[in-house]
Amino acid sequence: MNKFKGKKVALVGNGLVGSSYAFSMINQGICDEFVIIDLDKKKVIGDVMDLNHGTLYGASPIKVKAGEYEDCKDADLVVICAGAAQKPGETRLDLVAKNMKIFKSIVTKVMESGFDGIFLIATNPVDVLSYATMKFSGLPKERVIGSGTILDTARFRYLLSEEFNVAPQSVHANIIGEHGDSELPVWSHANISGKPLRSIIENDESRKHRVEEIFVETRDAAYQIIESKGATYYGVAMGLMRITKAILNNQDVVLTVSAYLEGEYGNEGVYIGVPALINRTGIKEIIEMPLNEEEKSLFDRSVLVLKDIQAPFEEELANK
Ligand SMILES: NC(=O)C1=CN([C@@H]2O[C@H](COP(=O)(O)OP(=O)(O)OC[C@H]3O[C@@H](n4cnc5c(N)ncnc54)[C@H](O)[C@@H]3O)[C@@H](O)[C@H]2O)C=CC1
Ligand SMILES: CC(=O)C(=O)O
Repeated sequence: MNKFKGKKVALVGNGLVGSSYAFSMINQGICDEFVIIDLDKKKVIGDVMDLNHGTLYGASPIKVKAGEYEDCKDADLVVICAGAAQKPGETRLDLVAKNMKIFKSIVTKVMESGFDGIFLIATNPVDVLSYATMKFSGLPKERVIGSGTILDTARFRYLLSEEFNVAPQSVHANIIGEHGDSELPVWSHANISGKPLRSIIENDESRKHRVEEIFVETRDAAYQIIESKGATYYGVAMGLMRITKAILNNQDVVLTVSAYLEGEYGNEGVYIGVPALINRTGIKEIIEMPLNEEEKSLFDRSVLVLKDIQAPFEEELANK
């Protein structure tokens, strides 16, 4: 895995999400080399010039290059943001057939380069496409990570921080499950500056109502942003950058990402948003939070939603 060179990241998909991620990467100087691959080579050339011009003012030197799939060979991380995005009114799950085809072609080409690093997936539906990437690549589950509910968790913590007047860093609360309509908040573990959220709102009906609204606003934020400006990209780009930092800097940090769950969910499991310890090996450990009965049942429902969506593709994925 690229032991003798600096840290190298290859981005496949230089649209709104991919190029926002590229911008946040050069700002933070997390890798030494950043390669961009996209069907639209003309835009890649323009972005590579523009980004390189900004590197002088980034956190540390970083070389940005236009690339081809061969460049993935010695990459530590390949980040995929390629594919169709939701149009107003579409759900993430509506994108599955189109993006599954695109992924088969992209992941196959990345693997043909000799790539032996970690995949990070953002394209929607991100949980199903992370599962497909594990199958198409044949890499161990620890080395395929989906952005999962990292963005939803950030949205949730931001909205709670506004309600309780504390920094989002002092709000500890997770959204888990599908990155999509069946996701859920883990109220039973949520705490605001060290105090359990449940005890804060216990005798306060209006606050109780407000935190429920906050979850709905979190879950539906993407629809609202898409309605307003056509796409969402800065938030997820920051989430992807955070996961990248955790991997490349071997941080052993817990983030809510899409990770592979098997076991009680049958022979074929699902990728789904859960807290996981991330370091240079990828997903080092999935953190099992004891859920209450209601949360467990909502989580199980979310697993079933994802299993239903991936079911028509199981045969193709098994025989790949
Ligand atoms: N996981 C998350 O939290 C989020 C995920 N997304 C998802 O990210 C994906 C990308 O969204 P946007 O950047 O807004 O879309 P976009 O349309 O701006 O960019 C997509 C890019 O993929 C490229 N592309 C398409 N097929 C390709 C192929 N076979 N090989 C290489 N490049 C290819 C296109 O040329 C384009 O540059 C969507 O699926 C969207 O739903 C968006 C926001 C948040
Ligand atoms: C588009 C999308 O998945 C999001 O912003 O959450």
